Amino acid sequence: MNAQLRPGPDTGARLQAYDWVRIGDELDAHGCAMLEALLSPPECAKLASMYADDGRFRNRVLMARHGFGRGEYRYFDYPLPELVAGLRGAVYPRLAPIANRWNTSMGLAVRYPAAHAEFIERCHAAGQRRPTPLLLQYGTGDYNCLHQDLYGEHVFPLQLAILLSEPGRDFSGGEFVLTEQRPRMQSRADVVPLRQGDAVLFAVHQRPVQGTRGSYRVNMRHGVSRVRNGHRHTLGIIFHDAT
Ligand SMILES: O=C(O)CCC(=O)C(=O)O
Ligand SMILES: [Fe+2]
Repeated sequence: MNAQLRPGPDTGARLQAYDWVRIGDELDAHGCAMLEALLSPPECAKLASMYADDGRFRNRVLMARHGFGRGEYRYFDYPLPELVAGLRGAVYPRLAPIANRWNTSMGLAVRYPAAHAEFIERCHAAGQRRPTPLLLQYGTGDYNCLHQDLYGEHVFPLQLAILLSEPGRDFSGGEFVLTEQRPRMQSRADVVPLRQGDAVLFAVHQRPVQGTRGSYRVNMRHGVSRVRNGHRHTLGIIFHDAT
């Protein structure tokens, strides 16, 4: 396996502690599922402190310049930090069967291989070679507009975000928001009550919903409400690479 993608020592074991049947059911029902306490407070602090380490990133995006909101983020460069690479490689195989099931329901022909390294080879062969795991940093007044993290033809339909700061202590406001747009219906919002170290798995773009006459596709977006006070950091793990 590519050294950049090798799972870290304990990421696989850590994921075993979660009930993946429940997670699959929640993803099917709501398009999102929480993994509480995926990272410890020291791991969160260490990841958040990496934000200032220029050598680890391939770029820096000031969200206001692009109309994405207010705040900033940086995409990691390869090789990813061990914990980030470990999570990306270990979470993916849990999600690939769900992604395949979703595509079957939505009538989409794409199927995802069992191992992340194989999916990344597909991305790289199509010119999507730039890593997409990112750190986001928000201060007072910052927010992240509703969006979808699509970076090319190849899209893995689920992604992971981990809150690295503690609400109530480090910041207030700044809720993780998901919206769902069903055909011919008004949009619905969901707020995920993350604490420091909690992760949320969610649909990147579309997900199937079972209706009375078969399943239909709904369009999902995610974002962050305005940070009322303080500082908030997030780690985002997207499974496809970017052009
Ligand atoms: O800061 C957040 O919670 C949202 C992060 C995000 O947009 C992402 O991980 O793709
Ligand atoms: Fe995002």
